[in-house]
Amino acid sequence: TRTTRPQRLLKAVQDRAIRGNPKSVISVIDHYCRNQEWAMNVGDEKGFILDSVVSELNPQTVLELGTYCGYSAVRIGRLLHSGARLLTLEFNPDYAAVAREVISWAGLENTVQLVEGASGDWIPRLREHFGIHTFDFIFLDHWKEGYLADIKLLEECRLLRKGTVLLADNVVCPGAPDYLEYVRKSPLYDSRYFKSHLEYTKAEDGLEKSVYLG
Ligand SMILES: Cc1ccc(Cc2cc(O)c(O)c(C(=O)NC/C=C/[C@H]3O[C@@H](n4cnc5c(N)ncnc54)[C@H](O)[C@@H]3O)c2)cc1
Ligand SMILES: [Mg+2]
Repeated sequence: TRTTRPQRLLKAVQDRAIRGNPKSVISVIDHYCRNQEWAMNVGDEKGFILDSVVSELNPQTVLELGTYCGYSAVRIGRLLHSGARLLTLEFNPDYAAVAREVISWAGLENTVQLVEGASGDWIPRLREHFGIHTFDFIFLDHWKEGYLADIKLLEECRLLRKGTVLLADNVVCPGAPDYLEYVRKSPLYDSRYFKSHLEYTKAEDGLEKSVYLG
């Protein structure tokens, strides 16, 4: 049977990237998706904005919603200092299997932990299961209609603290209008839009950075 898009992306990583070198895993995926087969990774242009937010914050505890092939988990994980941890949630077992391989090929298996399952099921259990108190940084890149429910769930579960930064991909394309309205109107957040482009294309897209004021 035919391979899947994520499996073909993984093969490109295994064939072309240097093992243990996150930078080469990232550049191989970007080159492959730009020149051979598009995939919904945050990509190099929005990835540069993601890098600057993470580097400035230097977070110890990070949550990612929607691992897909692990591109942004590698992008974030490579910037974390020793002792810092990224938990990434992915409910599609096929994508999770590919992402584990990509994360391992980048040599980040001790920094990035992939948890298989739905954000709605796992968010209420992160404290008791992983001993997480609050998150410093959260990257939202899963189904866009799930962004709003999950930020509210994170509030309810008290997993945000004064200064927690949430960064949401695709707030223009495909778009997350209800999420945008919420973070921009709520007095709980200081929100700002970073204009960019949909990965590997000329279409407009952007990231919304929201700081929880607690
Ligand atoms: C019309 C149109 C189509 C596509 C695009 C292009 C485009 C560009 C982009 O950067 C995009 O991020 C997307 C996009 O749709 N992303 C959805 C990404 C989901 C991943 O997350 C997983 N997941 C989804 N819900 C959950 C959940 N609750 N708990 C755990 N994992 C979840 C899935 O299993 C996938 O691994 C699309 C632009 C416009
Ligand atoms: Mg995205």
